[in-house]
Order: sequence, then C-alpha cells, then structure tokens
Amino acid sequence: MENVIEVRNLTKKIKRKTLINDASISIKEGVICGFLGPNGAGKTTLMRLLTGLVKPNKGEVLLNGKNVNKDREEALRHIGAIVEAPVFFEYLSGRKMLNNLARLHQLSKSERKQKVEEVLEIVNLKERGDDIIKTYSLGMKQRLGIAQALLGNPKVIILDEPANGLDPIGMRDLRELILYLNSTKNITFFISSHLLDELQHVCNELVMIKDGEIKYQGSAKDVLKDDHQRLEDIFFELMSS
Ligand SMILES: Nc1ncnc2c1ncn2[C@@H]1O[C@H](COP(=O)(O)OP(=O)(O)OP(=O)(O)O)[C@@H](O)[C@H]1O
Repeated sequence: MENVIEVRNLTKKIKRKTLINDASISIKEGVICGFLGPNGAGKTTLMRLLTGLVKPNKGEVLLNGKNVNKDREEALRHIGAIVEAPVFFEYLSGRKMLNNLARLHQLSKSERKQKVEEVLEIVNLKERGDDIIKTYSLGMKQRLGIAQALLGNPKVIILDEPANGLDPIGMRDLRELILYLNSTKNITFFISSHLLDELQHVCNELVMIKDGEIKYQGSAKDVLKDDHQRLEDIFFELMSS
C-alpha cells in the first residue's frame, strides 16, 4: 500500500533551538493516525512543516509522493488541512461560503451546488446552512472546516487539535464524522491531540513525539495489547522513558 504521508529525517531549528529533530514518519493510505505529545513537544511545528507553512532545515515531506517544499500546490492538491483554526467569513452563511470556495475547484454552477449540498449533508449542517457562521457553535465550525476540506475530494485530512474546546457531544459528532469519512471514502487522517481517550476511540495508528523527537510509531493495537490498559498509561510510560 502507498504511503500518503512520508516524513524523512525532518529537522527544524529556530535560532539555536531545535524544535524538530530528525523526525521520520510513514503513514499508509486508509489509516487514522493519532499524533500525540505533551505541550511544547513540537506537534504544531510538525503539522506546519507537513503542510509547507514553514520550511525545514533538513529532510523532506512527501504527500501522495509529491514533495511539499518543491511543489507545494501539487503536493497539497489532494490534502485537506486544518492546522491553524479554520478561518471563516463570519457574516456569510455556511452554504454561501462553501459555494464561494467551490468556485476554486473548477466546477460548473450546477456541479457546485450539488457538491456544496453533498458536503453539507455529510457534516450534518444542511439545516443550518443558511444561518450566518457567527451563530455556529465551535463544533459546527469544526465540521464546516471539514466540509470546506471535502470540496477538494481530499485523500488525506490533517487536523491539528480538532477536539480542542468541544463539549462531549461535539467530540462525539466529530469522531463519528472522521470514522464515516474513513470508512466510506477511504480518507486517511492525521490528527494531533492531547486528548488521549479521544484518540484511543478513533485511531488505528499512533505517532508519539517528545522534545521534537518521534518516540513511537506503530499500530494502536500493538500499544494497546491489553484491552484494559489505557492509552494514557502507555503515553506516560513512553514519555517518562
Ligand atoms: N517561532 C518560534 N520561535 C521559538 N520557539 C518556538 C517557535 N514556535 C514554537 N516554538 C517552541 O517550540 C516548541 C514546540 O512548539 P509547538 O507549538 O510545536 O508544540 P506543541 O506540541 O504543538 O505544543 P502544544 O500542545 O502546547 O500546542 C515549544 O517549546 C515552543 O515554545
């Protein structure tokens, strides 16, 4: 199976500080990968490197086989990423904003309308689609961000701390949406979070980072051999080693 995300020996320094140190990660198509690490470990920095928002000092990132630093536009063509909180025009309705963004995807007017209705339906925002975004809850805004990503038919969705600030219902809706998109559209997910229990329910692969170094990558099952052993225990064990 193809690696849709390939991070090779990535190093990022700012001034004299090493934020990411020789990190390598391989993610296969169809995986839901959780990216875990304590505060300040380098999660956001790595997400920004992944999406070409910042350049590495060494190493490379390949998305669907395309080098992010050499040809960012081509590498991101089939990637949906919400790395910094999604930016919206808060006084547009969700439907209108999606319609405007769909213009970027070279669709005819009727295809555009169909696509917008399809993604609104998937993220369960059809009924609220005509309300202005300012009135949406945080969970609805997260789902609108995912709807926005879905307009480009992504193979991979990268989410930085998507559950931050969500209440239990918002988290459940987001989890169900991720599982639905993975099982019906084979979309690969790479999700950073410090909410260990949340990742445990949704991920089949885990990457753990500490002090800018990748400490673990493997199947979630291998880490969680004993069903009763919670991810949290393993996380602390790895992090204190
Ligand atoms: N522009 C910068 N200049 C200097 N140091 C930085 C810069 N950006 C990040 N850092 C430092 O790099 C380290 C990693 O930061 P990063 O935001 O990637 O961590 P994180 O794992 O996302 O943390 P959190 O869970 O708190 O969001 C931290 O020590 C942070 O203070």
